Amino acid sequence: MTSGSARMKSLLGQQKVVPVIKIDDLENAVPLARALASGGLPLIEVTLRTKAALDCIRKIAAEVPEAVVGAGTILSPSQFDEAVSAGSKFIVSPGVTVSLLKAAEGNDVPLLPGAITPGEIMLAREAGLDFLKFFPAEQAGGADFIKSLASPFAGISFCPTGGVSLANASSYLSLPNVVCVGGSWVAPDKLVAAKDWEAITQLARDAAKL
Ligand SMILES: O=C(O)C(=O)C[C@H](O)[C@H](O)COP(=O)(O)O
Repeated sequence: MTSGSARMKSLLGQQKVVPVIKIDDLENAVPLARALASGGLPLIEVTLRTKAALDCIRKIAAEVPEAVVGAGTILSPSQFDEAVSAGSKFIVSPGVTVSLLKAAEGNDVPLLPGAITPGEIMLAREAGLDFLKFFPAEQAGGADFIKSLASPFAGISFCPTGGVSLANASSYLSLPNVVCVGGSWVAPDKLVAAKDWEAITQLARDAAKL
């Protein structure tokens, strides 16, 4: 196992559900991270889908010591570098490219790239990665698809994300080649906009019990 994979294992191995969050408003970053951490989900992925995302990561890294903040929706090496500079502890990408694998090579901050097809999985595997995102999980074939990847790709563990919810998370988590799941259901846009941190902590508590 490479050092990057070992670091990813120690991060993902701690938590069955990784909240995938989108923050439009910088002032919501710290209370949202605190709400999730206090519900038992300290490891969070902030997607780079908003203008505020990098500042949100910076603020959470500086002000919420109990959280472990990573960056999601990383599409390019320059975004990888920006997210690392902002204080991300891990980097998530919806897919895998050669340039992203190069950016991650030798970096202390590990990459979780998305891979669905055998070819994509083999590309990531050749770069020494054992932990992969599987996105969009439900739409791409769900738990049955991931199950069928187990024998050709022994040693590869997935974090299915996309269409995962409290209702179907267990079907993924019961597979031996699934380490955790990712999902936005624990921090719905509506509750974030309403600053309903208690409701988000409750959703996190329910997810943390899985
Ligand atoms: O932005 C990224 O990097 C993505 O890969 C997409 C997210 O992981 C999904 O949008 C989360 O899926 P839902 O839980 O169905 O909302």
